[in-house]
Amino acid sequence: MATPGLDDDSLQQLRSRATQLLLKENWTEYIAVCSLIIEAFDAAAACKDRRVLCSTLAHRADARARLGDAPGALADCDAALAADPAHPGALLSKGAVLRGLGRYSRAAECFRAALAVSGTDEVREMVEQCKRLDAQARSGAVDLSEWVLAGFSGKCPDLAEHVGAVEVRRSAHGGRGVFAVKNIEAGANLVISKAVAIGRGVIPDAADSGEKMVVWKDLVDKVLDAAEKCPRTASLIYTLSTGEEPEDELPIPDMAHFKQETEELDDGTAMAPKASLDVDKILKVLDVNCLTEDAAPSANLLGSNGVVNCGVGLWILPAFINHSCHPNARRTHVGDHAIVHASRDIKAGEEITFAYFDVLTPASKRREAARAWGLECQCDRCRFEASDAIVGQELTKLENELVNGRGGDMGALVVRLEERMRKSMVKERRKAFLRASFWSAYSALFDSDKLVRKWGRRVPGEAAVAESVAGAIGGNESVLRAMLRGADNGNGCGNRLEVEDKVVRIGRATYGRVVKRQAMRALFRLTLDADSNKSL
Ligand SMILES: C[S@@+](CC[C@H](N)C(=O)[O-])C[C@H]1O[C@@H](n2cnc3c(N)ncnc32)[C@H](O)[C@@H]1O
Repeated sequence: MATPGLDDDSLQQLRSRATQLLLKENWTEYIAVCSLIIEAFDAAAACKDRRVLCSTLAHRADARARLGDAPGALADCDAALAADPAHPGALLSKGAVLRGLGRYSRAAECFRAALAVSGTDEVREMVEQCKRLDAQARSGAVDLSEWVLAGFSGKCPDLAEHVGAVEVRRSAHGGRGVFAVKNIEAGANLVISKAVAIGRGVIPDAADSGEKMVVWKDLVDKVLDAAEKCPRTASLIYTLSTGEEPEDELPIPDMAHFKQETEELDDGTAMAPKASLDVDKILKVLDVNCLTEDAAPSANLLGSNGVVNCGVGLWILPAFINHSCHPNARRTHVGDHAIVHASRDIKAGEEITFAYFDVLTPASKRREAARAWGLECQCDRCRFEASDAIVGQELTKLENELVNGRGGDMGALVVRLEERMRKSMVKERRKAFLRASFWSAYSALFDSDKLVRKWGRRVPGEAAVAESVAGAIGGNESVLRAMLRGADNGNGCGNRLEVEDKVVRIGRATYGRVVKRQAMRALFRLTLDADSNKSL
């Protein structure tokens, strides 16, 4: 049938052209050609056969979604569904866009409606996948066991974003921070966040700053592109600090903005006319808020796609988490998602903190690292180490020996520290802080059979030291490795079952509750195999 406003031949030509562009994955031109077809249909308002119009709208929606234009894609799907509420292509496209936006229950509704029209196993699986992701988004429970046991091969497991029992409040650390709103056990997931964008590359160890700039530029381009296409993304980026605002004036964002399912789709943000971007502000936000994947156990580094060794990205809610040298949270990177978990038990009302840099180092080294981040850490541990009158002087001497006395007998140093702490009746919690600060000396002692034979009886066992340090800085690969080695040497702290239980608890505190016990053993093997000086 001839389409008013466009004769059959012209329509056929446009459709052939569209198919060619589709095969070439030239989405921008494909969208332009689809738009010509749609305009022609719009001009022919009386046309009864709307199938071509609906399919073209659904195809343009897919192309827009591929280019990251979710609002445009949804508008196309809605236009197609207004003309034919049971159009399978439009239902599938809308489901896919909603799934990409993390609106799993609404995506499942679309897939279910599509299944009713043309039921295939593939669509049934889409419904099931959305149900799984919806449950995961609500509970935060993730199971990566199969993937870990398969040696991280194949596609990363699907993950949904999740906001656990946390909220953004004003922080004593500076500006805003993220706080627990109920008691949380070590290992529990707090936040699962998909990156706005990640810049990745292969950077040789001795890379010059030019190579790093390429990765940075890649990230900047991707973030600007994402913000340009999605007003919601832009407005989330603008909630982050540029580092220039007075800290007490930084607004506290409404948590609903971070929760995909609770945020209204038609709140005006999605369809708002695109305001021009404040590029300067976004660049400053990136400077203050980016996280690197290699600062945490990362699927890339754990072996899944080992070609990439440098990833820097922007994850919105994790960017509100402040630093502490006595941190209670860590993150793991799986694909584009950052999973933030409790690395110690956390009490309701406590601030959630990460270590921005290695905190298994003495106070002076941490001060230097903090300065490089433009902050002065005032956490319990730093305040104790800066002020303690009893251990103070001796501590400075020991610290100088540790930092400057390369090659000295680290066993003797550990013995002096332990004896000093015993004489000064330093409480367990503070002993743990100091052991964390002198971790390299403890590691050197336990790494050497000779030093263990010489000093072993005058210091606590390796597993006991590891357990104590995990209490101060939470789970950590290096600490877990010491716990595993200590437990293996019978150098543990308790009977066999107690030690096993402690090992699993530190394992969960290190990697999060993302695997079952059997898969945890695979992570233990990786931890033990890893070079002791290198994070996983
Ligand atoms: C990624 S942001 C963290 C969120 C930030 N506090 C906010 O309100 O948006 C990093 C910035 O937070 C501040 N910050 C983080 N940890 C801190 C700490 N322990 N002490 C002082 N300032 C800290 C510093 O200004 C740092 O540049």
